[in-house]
Amino acid sequence: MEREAKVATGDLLGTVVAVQANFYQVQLDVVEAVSVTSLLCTRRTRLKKIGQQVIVGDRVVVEEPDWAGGRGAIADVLPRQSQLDRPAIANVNQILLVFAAADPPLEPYQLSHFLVKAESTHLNLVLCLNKSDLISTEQEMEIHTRIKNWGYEPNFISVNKGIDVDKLSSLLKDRITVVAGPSGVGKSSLINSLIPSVRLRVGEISGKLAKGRHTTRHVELFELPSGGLLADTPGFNQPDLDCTPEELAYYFPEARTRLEAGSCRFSNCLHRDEPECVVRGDWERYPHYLNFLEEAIARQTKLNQQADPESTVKRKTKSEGQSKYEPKLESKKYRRVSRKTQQQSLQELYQESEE
Ligand SMILES: Nc1nc2c(ncn2[C@@H]2O[C@H](COP(=O)(O)OP(=O)(O)OP(=O)(O)O)[C@@H](O)[C@H]2O)c(=O)[nH]1
Ligand SMILES: [Zn+2]
Repeated sequence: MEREAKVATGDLLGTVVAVQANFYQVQLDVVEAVSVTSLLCTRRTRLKKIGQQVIVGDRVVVEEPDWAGGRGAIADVLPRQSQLDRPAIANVNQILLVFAAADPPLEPYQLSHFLVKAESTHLNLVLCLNKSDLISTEQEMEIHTRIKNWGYEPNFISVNKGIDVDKLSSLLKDRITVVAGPSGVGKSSLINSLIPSVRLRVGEISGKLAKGRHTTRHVELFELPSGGLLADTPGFNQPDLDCTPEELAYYFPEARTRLEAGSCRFSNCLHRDEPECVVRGDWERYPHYLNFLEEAIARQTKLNQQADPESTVKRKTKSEGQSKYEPKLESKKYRRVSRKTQQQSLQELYQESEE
């Protein structure tokens, strides 16, 4: 259902920064009379009737502002530039992936997992390695070279020592950024340092960001002092890959450049043991690719079986007892995942995350 929101000059525009029950906190673009910067809004009945959802990050038209009471009503939602699910956030521009250079030690496989997940959103990616104070210059150079070879530019910072946090901050200006990364790397410390008014509790697993910290549903956008919004989303912190086997290679810059420079003999090449494959090779993360591929294939097989229980997708048991997927036998069926099944599994995920 495509709808064009009509924006007239003089309309009051803002961005939804938090949603709670049926209320929407809207940060206004322009500071209005009596220096009101945000309004607590309801959603117009008309929007409910047409099933127009309002999510965090949405650009909205606000009507009937009650400046004294700090209230208003959302009359319309502007078309979204992007949308992330679990948690739902509209108009995100980029993902800020935070890892620690040490303590916890940098785990390449875990980093790969997050990178692939981030790539699958097709958003811009900013990679930040915190706690640079804990490693030597040589170690930093080593990690830098290694990650550059993966196709990424790491930004080394130290929140505690205040090293290069400003540099990072300039990459976030005037954009909506989602922060992701494993536990203990200093995400809360970083957000606190970028936005002193937030004051997240550091080094504590529970109790952060009210109770919402552990429910993937809760998400709030924090305003950066120099412009831009930052979302801290727990939902992104245990990334479960959900891409198809065919997509996966495109989420590795190393494979992507190989596929841009040449092409594999088979158009449906999964870059394992197929002849004349341009992707297979001695790049560092190729084993990660193979592991994620197995996961993606297993997931796809499961989805296909749910879609069609009669499915005769064959699994061959290799001598070592590992089961190996055989795409050649059922290549058509293998691709055919019905929309309905995809929807169902999404629904299930939503329900799980809301329990
Ligand atoms: N040495 C050093 N320690 C840091 C730095 N930044 C944060 N830390 C410490 O790392 C620990 C974890 O920091 P948090 O900010 O709670 O990490 P987090 O990523 O929010 O962790 P979760 O809430 O579990 O997701 C705390 O003890 C911080 O003081 C840094 O630049 N250098
Ligand atoms: Zn190939």
